[in-house]
Amino acid sequence: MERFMGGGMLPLVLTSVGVLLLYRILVHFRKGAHVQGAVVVITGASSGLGKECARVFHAAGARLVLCGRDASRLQQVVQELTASSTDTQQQTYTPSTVIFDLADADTVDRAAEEILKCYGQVDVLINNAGISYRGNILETHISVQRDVMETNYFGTVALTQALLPSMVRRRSGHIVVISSVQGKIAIPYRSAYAASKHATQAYFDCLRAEIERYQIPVTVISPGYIRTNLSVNAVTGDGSKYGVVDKTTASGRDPRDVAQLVLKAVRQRSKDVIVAGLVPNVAVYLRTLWPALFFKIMSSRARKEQKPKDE
Ligand SMILES: NC(=O)C1=CN([C@@H]2O[C@H](COP(=O)(O)OP(=O)(O)OC[C@H]3O[C@@H](n4cnc5c(N)ncnc54)[C@H](OP(=O)(O)O)[C@@H]3O)[C@@H](O)[C@H]2O)C=CC1
Ligand SMILES: CCCCCCCCCCCCCCCC(=O)OCC(=O)COP(=O)(O)O
Repeated sequence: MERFMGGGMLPLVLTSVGVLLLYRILVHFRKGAHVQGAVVVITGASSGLGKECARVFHAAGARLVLCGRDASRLQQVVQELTASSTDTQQQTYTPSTVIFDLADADTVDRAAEEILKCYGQVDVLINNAGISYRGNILETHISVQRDVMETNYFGTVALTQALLPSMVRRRSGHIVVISSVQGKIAIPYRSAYAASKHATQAYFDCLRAEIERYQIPVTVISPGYIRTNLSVNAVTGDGSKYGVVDKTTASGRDPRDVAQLVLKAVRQRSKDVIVAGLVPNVAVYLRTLWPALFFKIMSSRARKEQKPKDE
């Protein structure tokens, strides 16, 4: 045993650590994709993470197509970006905008055509737009479950599929989706949202495997809480707006930092990135490695969160 540990194991362990380190160094210095001049489409660019992605990609010299439902809010973002252009050395471009509702299936194909007309191609599609939900399944109307799915899942899938053929023809492009830690684990009172993000994760994992042969990478980014309007804009079980800034959201990450990580993931053509702290990361592993314990913790959370409403 001693001979085995001393003579055989140590060189093996050292070699493995060395290979791993070398791999990490190579990945770190791998030539990143160019963003300067690239046509980058961002959905949900009127606020929160989408708006910060717009800032970061604009400053990096991307030719942006910003999407959202509210023309005036998007125009405001365009104005802010153009005003900031003087601060940068990089050549920057005035962003274009395309207005459409992801939940309206009839308009998504038309929007994709409009997007393609802006520059004749799409180099990076960042599927960021999304809506969250707060509610108890027993009191949630089935139409709410469908509505959240329409925006977060079917809208995103429809836009991706409408833009994909032009990427495949060029054997070039990059598809990014902003999912959530809740695409990997499901927490109580988020059924519609977590289900839509799990579906998103599955769809884009399939897509990655299917389009790798066309040199089109797929990046799924799964953030933890970010300081945005997500909770304010969340929908409740009866379809009304939740309208509250949750503590978890208020103490979340700065969207500017998350946007920088999105840029890094695009440059490195990363496949799957979790942007969250230790606890959500451990929770993701626990769900796979020790599901019984994970389910116990979730049940206890559900009981605690429900208590004040029941009393
Ligand atoms: N904030 C967080 O804690 C986290 C957020 N995320 C994800 O990040 C993404 C961005 O959300 P965030 O910035 O936080 O939230 P915000 O509510 O600030 O932004 C959401 C964006 O999505 C757009 N949007 C919503 N519904 C639709 C629709 N039907 N059609 C078109 N656009 C729509 C909104 O545009 P408008 O209303 O102007 O049309 C808005 O620009 C989402 O996918 C979210 O799930 C992931 C993990 C954590
Ligand atoms: C170190 C010991 C760890 C033990 C792990 C126990 C499991 C603890 C559960 C942790 C749950 C984390 C949930 C994270 C949820 C999240 O970050 O969601 C991101 C969002 O999409 C936010 O959307 P929301 O609408 O819910 O605000």
